[in-house]
Amino acid sequence: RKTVSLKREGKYGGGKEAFTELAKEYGDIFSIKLGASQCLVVNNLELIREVLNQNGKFFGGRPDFERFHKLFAGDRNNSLALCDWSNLQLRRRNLARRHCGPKQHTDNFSRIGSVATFESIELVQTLKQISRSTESAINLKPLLMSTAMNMFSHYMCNIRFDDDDVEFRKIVDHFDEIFWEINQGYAVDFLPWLSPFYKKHMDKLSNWSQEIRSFILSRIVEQREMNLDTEGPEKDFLDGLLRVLHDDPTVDRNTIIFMLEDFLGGHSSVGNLVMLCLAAVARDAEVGKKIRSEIEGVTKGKRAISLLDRPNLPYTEATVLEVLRYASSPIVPHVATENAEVSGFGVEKGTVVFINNYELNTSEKYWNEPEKFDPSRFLERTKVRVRRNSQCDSGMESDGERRGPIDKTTEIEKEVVAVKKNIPHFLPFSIGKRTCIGQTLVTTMSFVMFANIMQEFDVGAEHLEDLRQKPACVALPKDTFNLYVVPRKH
Ligand code: HEM
Repeated sequence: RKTVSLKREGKYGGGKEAFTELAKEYGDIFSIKLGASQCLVVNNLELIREVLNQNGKFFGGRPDFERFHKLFAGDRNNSLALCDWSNLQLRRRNLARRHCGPKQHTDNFSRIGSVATFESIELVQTLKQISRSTESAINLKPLLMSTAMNMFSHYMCNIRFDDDDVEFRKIVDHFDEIFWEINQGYAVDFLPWLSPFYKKHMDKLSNWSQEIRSFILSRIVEQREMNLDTEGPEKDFLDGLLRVLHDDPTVDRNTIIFMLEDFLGGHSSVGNLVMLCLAAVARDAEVGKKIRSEIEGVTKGKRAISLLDRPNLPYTEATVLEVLRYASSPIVPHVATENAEVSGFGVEKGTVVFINNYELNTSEKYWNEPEKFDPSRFLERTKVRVRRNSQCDSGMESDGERRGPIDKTTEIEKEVVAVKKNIPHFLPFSIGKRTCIGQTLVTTMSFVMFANIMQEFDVGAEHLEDLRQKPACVALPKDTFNLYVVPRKH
């Protein structure tokens, strides 16, 4: 296995881009030393699966990202994504999965859909109002971010906030700034001796997170705690969390508050993802045309789009997946908790193992023309059996009376276009014991928001070059490009 020196390569401090470049150069698996950490970078499907399948036993740890400690009151176990594997983590994941990763056809899944449509309708109305007062391109991102936050708080805590609530907007901005930060993958994350140079910056992050926490406590949690109903079915995720706190004296209140904060914070990924989808449409008019004609065929422009429409809008769903493909991270970090092996190579306990999803998603080994933005790569034609009701004339009955038409149900085979399920090399949310718990929320809510905007507006931009998607990053800076959002006539 090759050992690569970032210093020699001149790639120190280059963040995530360094990993994507190195993978192209050094192939399937190589080692690097980052500060005191020995790291292994894994860039090939078989090896990635080998690591993730051993997640439970050997690779369930996370590196110690000092830079983020302050955000979690100094205790990394308070973070769901950055903590090591433990029984507490297993319990937290199970509780979160029930609410935030529900299976299709459950009540929680359909509630995600109805909340997402409700909030999308609110957004469409706001955008229509704005477009009546200006013909210029608008700063759309903050509106998407507050819509996403309302989707999350409405679904998880049965509470939503007005757009003119200044405190709410400030918190949504803070979340967005932090989301941008954690997506950068700075050298300081592995080289703590660089921290003094980042002090001002870290203090800013810490202040933002304290303001977020006091908002969540005062505007969401405390009211519910006063009226907590411990009987009957759980109303929502917040109910589930507070009941654990009520019933189990070993659970710390901070654990619960940080968990809620982590999950509410997930809204930033949805807002950013939808913004990237709209940028893709503004870049490529053909993509927009296909989405609109698909939507028009389903709703005829007469109603809002719901989650139930998703199977009939495969190209629209595929556009979200195509954006995700290009946005996947090259540095999903795991840590070997025991001495282990990958592909016969020894991996010492404590080694950081980076799963390079970006390489997986952009390699010619797995995709045709990977550089091209082409949602149709996620589509396939499949045959389905459908029941068809047809009326047919019963003709003359034996008693000589004519009874008129009767209903007959027949089954026919029909060819439909659908989104490909389970592409083995497409793992944007990873697999295994530490797989993303928010994937259902992301894929459902971003689809509903994106589709409803597309149904109601033409989207464009003045400077197309501003819209180029930065590789391997789902985050956009808080202040980013403006877009034209022009109401469509149905
Ligand atoms: C574009 C959106 C998102 C993408 C691409 C994404 C992707 C990922 C990936 C690749 C991992 C690491 C899995 C591993 O270590 O093998 C992860 C972990 C995680 N994600 Fe997401 N995620 C997204 C949004 C969300 C949202 C909205 C939430 C919550 C509401 C969420 C919650 C989590 C949590 C809690 C973990 C840590 C799980 C653990 O370590 O046990 N994610 N995500």
